[in-house]
Amino acid sequence: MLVFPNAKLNLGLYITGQRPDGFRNLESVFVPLPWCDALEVLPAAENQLTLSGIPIPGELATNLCWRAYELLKADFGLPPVQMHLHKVVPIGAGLGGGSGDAAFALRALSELLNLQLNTAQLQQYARRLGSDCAFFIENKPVFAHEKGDVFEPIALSLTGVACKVVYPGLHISTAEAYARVVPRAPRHDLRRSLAQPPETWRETVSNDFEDALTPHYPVLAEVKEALYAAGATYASLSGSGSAVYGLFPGLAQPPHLAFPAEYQVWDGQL
Ligand SMILES: C[C@](O)(CO)[C@H](O)COP(=O)(O)OP(=O)(O)OC[C@H]1O[C@@H](n2ccc(N)nc2=O)[C@H](O)[C@@H]1O
Ligand SMILES: Nc1ncnc2c1ncn2[C@@H]1O[C@H](COP(=O)(O)OP(=O)(O)OP(=O)(O)O)[C@@H](O)[C@H]1O
Repeated sequence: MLVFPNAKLNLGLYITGQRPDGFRNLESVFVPLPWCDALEVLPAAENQLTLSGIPIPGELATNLCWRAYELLKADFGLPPVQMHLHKVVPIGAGLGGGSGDAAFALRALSELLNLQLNTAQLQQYARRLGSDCAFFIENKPVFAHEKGDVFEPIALSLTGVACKVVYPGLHISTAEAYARVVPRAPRHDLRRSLAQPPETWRETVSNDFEDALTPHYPVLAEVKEALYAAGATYASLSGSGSAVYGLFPGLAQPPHLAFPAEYQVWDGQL
């Protein structure tokens, strides 16, 4: 079975409080971003995970695809599988690339091995692999709260909106990014703000990681300014960065922008 785990963007992100479990509560709107890895899962005589594309730090056994397999194996005694992951989505980018791989691996294993897991069960397994993972089970726009893994539906369609995502070659660890933010009350209700025209979002939709990270990584502000200068209606850091995106509603494709060769840029429609 061949699947294409996509990334996500955060439209607004407020870090609202410290939790007793050491994590933070947050409020954010997640939308799928069709920048994809490729993951193949096949029945096999022996377990095997192979990788290609962007190198992934860490041992194979810590790869989120493999951890997804081990999680299900503990409950269902799975037969051996062979997995191949071709990594395309930048890592440490705030795009949830690893989380998407984990969720798509859970879904693919459930289907391939006929585990008959429903959405709620798959989300429960996904939560155990990371805060962002559960979003990718349904993979549709949601208002997320608590650890970012409890969802409310949101009537927001950005389908067809032109988008540019710029990864300035900077791996920002999620834990490091959270450690730099002091939680505070949300400035706006994102559900209301995002119901207004995108032209208003610049004033009302913000990401708390930006204020905390920009003094340490000025390139984040430079990329955002370049996107606004090129006509973006809205631009922001995604998640804990370092990817910055711009939305260009009304255009078929975002305008061309010249960035240094080490940056990775995705142009397309949401
Ligand atoms: C920044 C976001 O991408 C926004 O969507 C996510 O909150 C990050 O989710 P993630 O990468 O799946 O993160 P996890 O693997 O669950 O956690 C990594 C680290 O981030 C911090 N963390 C994460 C989520 C959260 N709600 N509070 C936290 O404090 C913790 O230090 C944790 O050890
Ligand atoms: N399939 C995978 N893809 C990417 N990273 C993985 C994967 N499996 C395990 N990891 C580990 O997760 C770390 C990346 O996590 P990190 O949270 O920083 O970034 P991310 O998954 O790209 O997205 P986000 O920043 O949005 O959470 C990597 O350094 C790597 O050790």
